[in-house]
Amino acid sequence: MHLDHELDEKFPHRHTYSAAHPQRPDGTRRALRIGLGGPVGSGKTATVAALCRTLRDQLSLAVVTNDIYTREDAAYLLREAVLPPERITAVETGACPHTAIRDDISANLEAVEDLEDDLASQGAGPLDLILVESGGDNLTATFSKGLTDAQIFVIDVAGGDDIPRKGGPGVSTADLLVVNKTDLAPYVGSDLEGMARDAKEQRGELPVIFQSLRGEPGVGPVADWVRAQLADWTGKAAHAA
Ligand SMILES: Nc1nc2c(ncn2[C@@H]2O[C@H](COP(=O)(O)OP(=O)(O)OP(=O)(O)O)[C@@H](O)[C@H]2O)c(=O)[nH]1
Repeated sequence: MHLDHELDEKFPHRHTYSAAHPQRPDGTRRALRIGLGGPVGSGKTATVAALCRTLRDQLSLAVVTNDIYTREDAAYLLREAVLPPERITAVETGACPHTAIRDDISANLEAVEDLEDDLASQGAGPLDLILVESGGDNLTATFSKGLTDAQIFVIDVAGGDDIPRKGGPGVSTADLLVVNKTDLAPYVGSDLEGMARDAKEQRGELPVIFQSLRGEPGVGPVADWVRAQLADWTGKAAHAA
């Protein structure tokens, strides 16, 4: 989560209410935008789906997915009916996934703003939360602060228990690091305690959550983190009013 003064530095003025301010031009609060990034297959879509199922009865939320050449992730979320179809949008990046979330974020900004405007014009009221899922990428992929307010980096225990040690901007600077698929640790011989130690070394006080979507604790702790971000955001928007 970024501080008030940091909002002023956010890219860009091209879009009327990008991430520059917590309010829309009409004075209503815009949705909190949380990005989910991480290596291919680490469980980003599964985490987004689980978050939607957990939060959809309490919050008004929507999802933007990014795929390189397809709309597979959005198609999965639609098939699983985690949200009504009008709340799910796909961006086809057509290039390295990190380009669309970090360097040229215009397609994603448009998708986010269109979702907010369309849902508002359909009388669905203001959105609380938009989850932006990046395409699977390497350890350097991070979201532009002009696109998202906070970011979650999802890695998994099967991808190698040395990933937290290797660091990189996703692991070391994301607002939340999720180490997913802990249920697989015994099968792939991952050392969870070592991963926790390495993550702490890289991240200092930034939070890390170990997660398994195949059993306990499920997405609950990540959902709690998202709720806390939203509470913080809502307070900030009220302050700016
Ligand atoms: N065992 C286990 N499998 C999981 C868990 N979370 C996700 N998976 C599985 O891991 C595979 C990849 O998950 P996805 O959510 O598609 O991963 P992704 O990061 O969105 O993948 P890309 O979009 O291709 O980068 C799927 O088969 C999921 O069912 C988990 O906690 N435990």
